[in-house]
Amino acid sequence: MKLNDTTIRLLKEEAYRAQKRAYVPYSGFMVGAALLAKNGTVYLGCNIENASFSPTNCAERTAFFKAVSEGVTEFDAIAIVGNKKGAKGGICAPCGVCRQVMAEFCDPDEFQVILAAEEETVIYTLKELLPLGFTKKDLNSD
Ligand SMILES: O=c1ccn([C@H]2C[C@H](O)[C@@H](CO)O2)c(=O)[nH]1
Ligand SMILES: [Zn+2]
Repeated sequence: MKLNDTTIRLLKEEAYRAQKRAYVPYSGFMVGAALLAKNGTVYLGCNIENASFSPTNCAERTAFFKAVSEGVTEFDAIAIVGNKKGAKGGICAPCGVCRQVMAEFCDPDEFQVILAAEEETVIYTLKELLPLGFTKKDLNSD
């Protein structure tokens, strides 16, 4: 799915809005995500850290789990921004766990991952970020 410039700009702005809510007392690394569902709804996510570290949830998965828990499971794109508190920083690519969650719900050739920073925006398909992903198709093959 080819995104138009207005949609890309809107998703980037929404990701920055979500980033402000990041709960990051341990790393200080603030991530925001804006997930565009096929029905047009945008789900925001931020990273949420924990004193016990491992329960930490990334911004991308927060957005996905919000959507899925509301019954929405079809998506076109996600915009992601991330940087250390008060710093400028460059693009922030999703971690492996989040790529795997994307692969559960999104078409690898169609789903667009927008990596945005103040002075840079690059877009990848999910397949480019997770080639040869393991998905439900593998479980179903005989
Ligand atoms: O794509 C990413 C990469 C990292 N984080 C979070 C997890 C943790 O709170 C902090 C540092 O790893 O950034 C995300 O939310 N998304
Ligand atoms: Zn992640």
